[in-house]
Amino acid sequence: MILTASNLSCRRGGRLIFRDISFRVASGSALVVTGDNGAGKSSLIAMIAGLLTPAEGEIALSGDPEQTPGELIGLMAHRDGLKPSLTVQENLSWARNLLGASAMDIDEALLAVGLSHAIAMPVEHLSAGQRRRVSLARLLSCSRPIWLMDEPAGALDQRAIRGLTGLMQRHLAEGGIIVAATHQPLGIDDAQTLHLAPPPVDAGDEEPFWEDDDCEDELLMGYAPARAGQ
Ligand SMILES: Nc1ncnc2c1ncn2[C@@H]1O[C@H](COP(=O)(O)OP(=O)(O)OP(=O)(O)O)[C@@H](O)[C@H]1O
Repeated sequence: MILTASNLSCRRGGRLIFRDISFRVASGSALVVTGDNGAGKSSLIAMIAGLLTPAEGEIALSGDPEQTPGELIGLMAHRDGLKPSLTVQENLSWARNLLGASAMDIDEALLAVGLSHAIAMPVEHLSAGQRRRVSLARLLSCSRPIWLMDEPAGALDQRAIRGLTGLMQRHLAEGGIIVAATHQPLGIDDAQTLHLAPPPVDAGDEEPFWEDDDCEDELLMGYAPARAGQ
């Protein structure tokens, strides 16, 4: 299976976010997407998932013509889509029924993400990092060869990030494809990288405050503790 993007451009709210992006990711390999806030990483993930239409260019998936992209893609998005009032097990069972079950069952997936103890807890009682782990367990326990991951390490502690890396490597070793948008290194061996350049500044836009040379002084002045006698 090969995921190919050719000359993609993205427009949102009438603004050009990125343009002329091309890549090719084959089974067993990963693409790591980086870039500043607002560079378009989540937008690119949404485009590959079929949730956003490119302004220009196209995305193609070669492989089994019997399977649609919707049947092949597993999405770990910013919004996790977990049902807060359902337990971890109920959320994962629901996803497996909807998306198809992988060879890894729910117990194994929760063990892999270090969350076995939380299987019967409602998701609304979990911490942000624990919810992230449930999202990862959902990818593991559903049968989706293409993982699209938006900030997969967000809210995870260092040990959990190492675990995440191991699970991503295993998915690649089993012939999966991964596209991951991230602000922090994921440690994936031999991953291609794609850095999205900052969006062009439209005429009339103000420069970001941190590019103003006087800004540091102003911040220091604003936050410096008042001294006695001043
Ligand atoms: N629904 C929308 N309507 C208009 N503009 C949008 C919409 N969604 C996102 N944008 C804009 O598109 C740009 C890219 O957003 P996106 O979330 O893809 O960036 P990102 O690289 O993932 O950022 P971050 O690192 O902060 O997560 C931003 O300027 C954002 O304001």
